[in-house]
Amino acid sequence: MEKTGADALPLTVNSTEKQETICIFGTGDFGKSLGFKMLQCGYSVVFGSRNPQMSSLLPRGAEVLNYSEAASKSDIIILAMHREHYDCLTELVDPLNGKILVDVSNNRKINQYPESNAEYLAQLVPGAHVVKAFNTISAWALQSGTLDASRQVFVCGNDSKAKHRVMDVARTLGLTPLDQGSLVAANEIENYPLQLFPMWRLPFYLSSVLCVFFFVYCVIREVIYPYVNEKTDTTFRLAISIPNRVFPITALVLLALVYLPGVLAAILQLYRGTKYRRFPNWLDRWMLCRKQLGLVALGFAFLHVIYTLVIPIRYYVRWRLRNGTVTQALANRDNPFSTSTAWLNDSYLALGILGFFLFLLLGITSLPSVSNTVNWREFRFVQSKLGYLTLVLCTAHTLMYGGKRFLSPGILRWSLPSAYILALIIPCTVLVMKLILIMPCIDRTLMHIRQGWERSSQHSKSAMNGKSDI
Ligand SMILES: Cc1cc2nc3c(=O)[nH]c(=O)nc-3n(C[C@H](O)[C@H](O)[C@H](O)COP(=O)(O)OP(=O)(O)OC[C@H]3O[C@@H](n4cnc5c(N)ncnc54)[C@H](O)[C@@H]3O)c2cc1C
Ligand SMILES: NC(=O)C1=CN([C@@H]2O[C@H](COP(=O)(O)OP(=O)(O)OC[C@H]3O[C@@H](n4cnc5c(N)ncnc54)[C@H](OP(=O)(O)O)[C@@H]3O)[C@@H](O)[C@H]2O)C=CC1
Ligand code: HEM
Ligand SMILES: [Fe+3]
Repeated sequence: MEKTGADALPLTVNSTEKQETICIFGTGDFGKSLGFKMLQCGYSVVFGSRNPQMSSLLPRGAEVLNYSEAASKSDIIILAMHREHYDCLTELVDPLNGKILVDVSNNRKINQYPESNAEYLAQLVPGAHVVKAFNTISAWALQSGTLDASRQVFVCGNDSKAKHRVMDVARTLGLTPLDQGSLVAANEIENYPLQLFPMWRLPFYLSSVLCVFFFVYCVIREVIYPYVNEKTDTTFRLAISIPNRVFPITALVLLALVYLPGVLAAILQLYRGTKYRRFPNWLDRWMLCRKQLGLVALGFAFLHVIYTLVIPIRYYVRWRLRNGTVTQALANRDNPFSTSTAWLNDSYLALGILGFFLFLLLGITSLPSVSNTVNWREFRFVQSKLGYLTLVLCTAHTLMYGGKRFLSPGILRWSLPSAYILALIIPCTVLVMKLILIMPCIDRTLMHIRQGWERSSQHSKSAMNGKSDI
C-alpha cells in the first residue's frame, strides 16, 4: 500500500476551478488510501495527525498539520480513525463547530456498542454535522481501483445539506452514494460490512448438510457393507467414486431447492386466494437466496463433470475392463452388443451434457454484465423456463442412469437403496407439483391472483389485516 501511496500524483485538474480542500484526520491505512484517491480526483488534501512530523509515506501533494490547524482548512473533515480514539476530539469542539464530520468507522462485532459510532460522535461534538459514509469501501479497493463489487457507499446524516456534500464527494471519487436517511440508519450501515456473506449462509449450510449426509450414506453402503459382508477393502472409493456420487446428488437436490420455493409460493397464493399477504419469513428468506443456491449447485455440477472426465484413466476402471475381457476370453463366453443398453447409456450421458449446458447458461445470465443486457422478461424466461428445463434434464439424466436397475431389490444393502434414488425424491416432487400447477384450470386461477384478483371479500379483509401486521 505504501508503495502506491508514494507514487501518488494528483491528476491534472481544471486550473480555472478552485480546488476544494478536504481534511482527513488520521494517517493510517484508510486515511492514506482515501487521501490518495482524493488527490487523484482533483481535491486538495490536508491530513490532521497527532504527530505531523512523524507521519511518513503520505501521498505526494498532501499537507500534514496538527488536528486543529488541519480542521481550520476545510468544512469537510473525514475521521479516518477508530471509534476508541474519538475521545481526543472533545478538545477540538471549538474548531469543529459547524463542520461536516464524516464517520467512516467500522466495529469488530455486530452491535458492539449500545449506540452507533456516528451517533456517539454526534454526542461528543454536538456542534458538528455528522455524516456516516465510506465504511463499506476498503482501503485496498480505493487504492487498487477494483471497485466493481463495492462501489456503493451508504450515506446517512441528520443535516441534509451536509449529507449531499458528502454524496457529491463520493460521486467525484467514482463511487455510488445511496442515501439511507437520518443518522438512525448508521447502526445498520455499520453492521453491514460485518455480516459475512448473509445471502450465502443458507446455501452453504444446506450444501454442507447434504454433502455430509450423502457421504456418510455412501460410505455405509459402499465401504462398510462390503467390508462386513465380504471382508473386501473398498476404501479407495473414498477418493473418486463416492465424491462423484455426493457432488452430483448435492447439485441436483440444490437445483430442485431453487425451484421448490416458487412452487410453495404458488400453492400458498392459491390456498389464500390472494397475493396481498406476506409469505412466511422462512419462505421469503428462501426465495431471496435462490440465486446463491443455484450458483452453489452449479459449482457442484462442475465438480461432477470434472470427476466424470477422469473415469477412463482410473486404474480401477481400466483393471475391471481388462479383467472382464480376460475372464470372458478364458470362459469362452460371448458378450453380444445390446442396442437397448447402448441407447440407455448414450441417453443418460446426452441428458447430462444438455442439462449441464443449460445450467451453465443460467449461471452466465446471472452475471451482472449479462443480465444488464436483457430485459426483465427475457431474464425471467431464462431463469424460470430454462431453469425448469435444466431440472427436467438433470432429473432425467439421473433416472436414466439408474435405468433398468432402478427398482430391482438387489440394489438394497442393509435395506438402504442407492443414494441417487434418495436424491430423486425432491426433484421429482418439485416437477410433479409444477406439472399440476401448469394445468390450464389451476394456471388460470394463479394468473388471476397474480394480476390482483382476490377470491372473496373476506380474504381481502384479512389481507388488509395481514398487511397492517407487517
Ligand atoms: C445457475 C443459476 C443461477 C441463477 N441466477 C439467478 C439470478 O441471477 N437471479 C435470480 O433472481 N435467480 C437466479 N437463479 C434462481 C432461479 O433461476 C430464479 O429464482 C427463477 O426465477 C425461479 O423461477 P421460478 O419459476 O421458480 O420462480 P418465479 O418465477 O420467481 O416465481 C416464484 C413465485 O413468485 C411469485 N410471483 C411470480 N411472479 C409474480 C407476480 N407477478 N406477482 C406476484 N407474485 C409473483 C409466485 O408466488 C411464484 O410462484 C439462478 C439459478 C441457477 C441454477
Ligand atoms: N482499513 C480499511 O480498509 C477501512 C477502515 N475503515 C475505518 O477507518 C478508520 C481508520 O482505519 P485504519 O486506517 O485502517 O486504521 P489505522 O489504525 O491504520 O489508522 C488509524 C489512525 O488513527 C489515528 N489516531 C488518532 N488517535 C489515535 C490514537 N489514540 N491511537 C492510535 N491512532 C490514533 C492515527 O493517525 P495519526 O498517527 O496520524 O494520528 C492512526 O494512523 C477506522 O474507523 C476503520 O473502521 C473503514 C473502511 C475500511
Ligand atoms: C457434462 C455433463 C455430465 C456428464 C458427462 C455426466 C455423466 C455422468 C456419469 C458418467 C455418471 C455415472 C457416474 C458413476 O458411474 O459413478 C453420472 C451420474 C450422475 N449424474 Fe451426471 N453427468 C453430467 C451432468 C450432470 C448434471 C448437470 C447433474 C445434475 C445436477 C448430474 C447428476 C448426476 C447424478 C445425480 C448422478 C448419479 C450419481 C450416483 O449416484 O452415482 N449430472 N453422470
Ligand atoms: Fe498499508
